[in-house]
Amino acid sequence: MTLLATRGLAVTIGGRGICQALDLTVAPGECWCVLGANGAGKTTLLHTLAGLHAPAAGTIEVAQRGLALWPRRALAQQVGVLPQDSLDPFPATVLETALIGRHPWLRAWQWESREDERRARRALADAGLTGFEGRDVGTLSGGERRRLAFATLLTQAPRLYLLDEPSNHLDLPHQVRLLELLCARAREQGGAVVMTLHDVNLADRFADHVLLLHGDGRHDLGRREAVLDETHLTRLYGYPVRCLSADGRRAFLPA
Ligand SMILES: Nc1ncnc2c1ncn2[C@@H]1O[C@H](COP(=O)(O)OP(=O)(O)OP(=O)(O)O)[C@@H](O)[C@H]1O
Repeated sequence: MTLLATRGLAVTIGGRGICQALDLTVAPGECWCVLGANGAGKTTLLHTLAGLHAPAAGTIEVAQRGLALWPRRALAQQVGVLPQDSLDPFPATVLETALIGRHPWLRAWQWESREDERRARRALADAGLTGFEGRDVGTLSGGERRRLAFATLLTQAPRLYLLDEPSNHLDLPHQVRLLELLCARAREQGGAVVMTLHDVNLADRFADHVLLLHGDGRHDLGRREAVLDETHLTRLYGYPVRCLSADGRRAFLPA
């Protein structure tokens, strides 16, 4: 069983190829990190996997069914996206915003149930937002808004989590806690995570598989131990990267 599979995937944007012949297979329980320099195409690829950007060639399957064949509501039960930034065009409370995560699970015109509200309140608590339920989203700090986006995704409870720069706006403890929570939740539910990251050390901590996008259509992918090293990272960023070890852990630093 695979949650996500691409075959011969090619992605272009603005006439530029950012990925070619990508064969990606994401199985339940896996956590994939996508790394690359600014503009390499990480967000564009994530949007393509979510069905928000059309591929130039190749196929994408979610749970062994062609992406385009999924009805939108059913697809939103399978796939949840944490965008790089959240827009709040309308006034809403924190609880109302978290409850948006239940929409894929409701029928047309159906109101959220007590169970839906319980799920949303629990997700808010998991994101450290207990006590914020009645606040207008427009009054939240950048990090609080990011935690609310995590809570909305946890309320949605999809099988495949596609996260674009999830550590944006978060302080160090919240980066670790929220990614631990989300990866654990995905694993418990037979799900998987694919996330773009700039922080190589977060990738080293959470990923079991890594996809490196070189920005010119080339890529490397594989298990973390095989792909996340000084040689690959120096080539990826065009800048020397060194690996230091201490207390049985390693850290990647720019030289
Ligand atoms: N609508 C568009 N038209 C033309 N080019 C675009 C468009 N959207 C994005 N691009 C370009 O496509 C490239 C890939 O953008 P993308 O946002 O996917 O990169 P990224 O790897 O996520 O970058 P970053 O690390 O800076 O967030 C960039 O060079 C960007 O300028």
